[in-house]
Amino acid sequence: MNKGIFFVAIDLNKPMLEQGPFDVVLHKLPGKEWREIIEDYRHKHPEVTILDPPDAIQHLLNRQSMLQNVAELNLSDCHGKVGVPQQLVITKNASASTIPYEVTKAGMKLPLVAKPLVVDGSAKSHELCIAYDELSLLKLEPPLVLQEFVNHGGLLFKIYIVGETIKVVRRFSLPNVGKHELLDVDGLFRFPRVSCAAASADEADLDPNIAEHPPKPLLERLARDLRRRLGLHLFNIDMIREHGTKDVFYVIDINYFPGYGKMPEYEQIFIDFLLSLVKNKV
Ligand SMILES: Nc1ncnc2c1ncn2[C@@H]1O[C@H](COP(=O)(O)OP(=O)(O)OP(=O)(O)O)[C@@H](O)[C@H]1O
Ligand SMILES: O=P(O)(O)O[C@H]1[C@H](OP(=O)(O)O)[C@@H](OP(=O)(O)O)[C@@H](O)[C@@H](O)[C@@H]1OP(=O)(O)O
Ligand SMILES: [Mg+2]
Ligand SMILES: [Mg+2]
Repeated sequence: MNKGIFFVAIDLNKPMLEQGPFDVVLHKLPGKEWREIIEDYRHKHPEVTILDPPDAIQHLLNRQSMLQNVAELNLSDCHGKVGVPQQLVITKNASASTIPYEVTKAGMKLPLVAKPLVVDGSAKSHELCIAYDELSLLKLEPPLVLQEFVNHGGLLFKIYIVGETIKVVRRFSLPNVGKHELLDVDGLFRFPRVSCAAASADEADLDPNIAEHPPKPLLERLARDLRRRLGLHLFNIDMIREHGTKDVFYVIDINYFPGYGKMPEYEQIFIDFLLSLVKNKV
């Protein structure tokens, strides 16, 4: 059914101010130049809803700042606990030879997941690896975030947020690492981009202790608080349940404007969201 929404592609070869009029601007281009164009437009057209403000998006493009808000949340009395794995930032100018010392000093336990510090939309910023032993830490290339690996039974919850709507999907993830693997495996294990490689686990016959969805009230609070703190409407959260627990969760990644095509009912949800933005303005 025609809902009266027209999608118009912004022409990057023409000044933004000569285009439109728009009710809502959706965007996901990286880079300073685009940020300045959007900020300028926002300034001159305060009546237009910009999804989302560039400085708020910027917060998610660094793996250190992206999880800061989660670490500061207080979700007590909320049917569970949500935290962030212990993590350490290795800055650009640090030498890899100092990483084992830094890791020991921070009291972090192996294995560690090494993630490029900046997420800039490139394939490289999604090239992650697991370091099983101290020697392998010497092969890492800063700038990085090192995160403790949390066993989660090989299953991940992707929590899609579109305004006030929450949709959870399950994906296969990395298997648990036990004492045996730690003794037997050494070196660095580079793994492929999970969002492209991992199959949906929604239809699979899974152990309910692992696959049961996180409690709804917990997700609602988490989504609401993060939406407010981050100042964003469109993002998803990768959340895992600590293996062997019922209600201890960790947020390991937050992505701005992810591929919503993989979210069930995305068309209806997105249309309703866009209409609600315009309705709230009148
Ligand atoms: N701390 C952790 N403990 C256990 N597994 C982890 C941890 N961090 C990441 N993983 C695994 O690695 C995968 C990729 O990590 P992450 O989501 O941080 O990378 P990404 O490149 O930002 O992914 P996306 O494509 O979702 O943006 C996760 O989906 C999960 O399977
Ligand atoms: O296209 P996909 O469906 O894989 O979407 C992925 C999206 O890629 P895009 O570049 O195509 O938007 C990624 O963006 P960049 O970090 O690379 O900017 C990131 O947000 C992933 O988390 C998304 O995967 P999802 O979390 O939804 O599984
Ligand atoms: Mg992820
Ligand atoms: Mg990500």
